[in-house]
Amino acid sequence: MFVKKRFFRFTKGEIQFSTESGYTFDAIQVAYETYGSLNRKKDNAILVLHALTGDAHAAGVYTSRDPKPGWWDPMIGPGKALDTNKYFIICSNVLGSCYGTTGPTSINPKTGTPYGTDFPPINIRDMVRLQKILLEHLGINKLRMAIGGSMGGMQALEWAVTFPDSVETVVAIAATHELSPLAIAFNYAGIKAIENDPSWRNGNYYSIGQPVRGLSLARMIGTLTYKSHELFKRRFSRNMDSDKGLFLAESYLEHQGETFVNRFDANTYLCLVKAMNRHNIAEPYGSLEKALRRIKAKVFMVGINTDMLYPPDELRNFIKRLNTAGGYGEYREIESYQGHDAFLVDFEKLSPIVREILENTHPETLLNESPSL
Ligand SMILES: CC(=O)SCCNC(=O)CCNC(=O)[C@H](O)C(C)(C)COP(=O)(O)OP(=O)(O)OC[C@H]1O[C@@H](n2cnc3c(N)ncnc32)[C@H](O)[C@@H]1OP(=O)(O)O
Ligand SMILES: N[C@@H](CCO)C(=O)O
Repeated sequence: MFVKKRFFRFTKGEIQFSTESGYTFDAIQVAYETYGSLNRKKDNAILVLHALTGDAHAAGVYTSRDPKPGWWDPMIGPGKALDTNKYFIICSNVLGSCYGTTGPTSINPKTGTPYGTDFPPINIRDMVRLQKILLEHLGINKLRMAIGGSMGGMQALEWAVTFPDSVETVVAIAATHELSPLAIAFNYAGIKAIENDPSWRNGNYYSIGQPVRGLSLARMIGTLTYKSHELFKRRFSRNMDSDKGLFLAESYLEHQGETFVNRFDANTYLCLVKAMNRHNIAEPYGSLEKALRRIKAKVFMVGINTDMLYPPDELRNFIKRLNTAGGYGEYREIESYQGHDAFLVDFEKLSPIVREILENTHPETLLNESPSL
């Protein structure tokens, strides 16, 4: 499946977009991709939401010379769990990212230089409100489904609360409505790794190169939380990389750090992990119960038994509270030794769950509808 990178741009004069922290952007760009076709009623759209360091390239390949498939390619396409013969799938890069949507690496029209640490504090709701503007631009008023893992799952849940009339089904995988204290603490260790690197220079590093040691260490810390005890044991045992004089477990971490600094930006990392840390779906409503009572969508949470960032009990507990508040919640679980990242690798286990949820919530076939786009 060949796909195209797309951009939606608007200025303050056309659409005013302000963060909850009170910053109004002069101009915004959103990078996104779409797969499949929107039907005439414009009611077959599914929004796929990416995790912390993901991008809008969720499926397909750009060209035969650039054959890197999207990060959820095994999930999205003709006949796959998110079937592009039936559904119109949209994935947009989040606000604050460095993969095409306005973020700390973008040029601030006010200064002509990258926003850097002048980029305003954002939260998950800001990301979701920007996605809503994109969907309106595409002519979509209601989503069949919002689905994502980790930070993507947090966005999916936020869709149900912020725009209760605009989404029918929400699937949050390896995610909950707020980060646990331990996850906040892990993120904080990464934040400090970056901020304590002398090359960070309070975020003003764009002309001299980014704080690679700090960012690399932050990714190493993050990687430990995305994997599991069992995965490290199976993959590396206590074996050594004799050339490097390192345990395989150590050289793996080094590799994760090295490759990350070539594809990600330190201020962006800080912006996004802080957005995750401060996220709280209850905040605008005063209590979690009040937030839950807004939800009209059917909510499915998919836990991963080895996930140390979003332990299954937390997901089960959320579903219980949603049902007690009068909502519709169901819990599913994946057994995987992969840890939190299972939603990015264990497609054989995730696909049947997503298929089953779609078949049960939207049993009608859309195959006979002729697409309008
Ligand atoms: C623009 C983007 O790409 S972002 C969009 C997609 N990515 C995401 O959404 C998240 C970012 N990626 C990830 O988190 C992970 O790569 C995942 C979850 C997708 C895949 O996880 P896994 O299959 O477990 O692979 P993981 O990345 O952990 O490890 C494999 C890498 O480690 C390397 N490696 C494995 N063992 C060792 C070792 N002992 N020493 C050194 N390197 C090692 C492999 O060679 C491989 O390298 P490569 O990625 O450069 O090819
Ligand atoms: N490993 C994924 C998931 C983090 O939650 C990422 O880097 O985005």
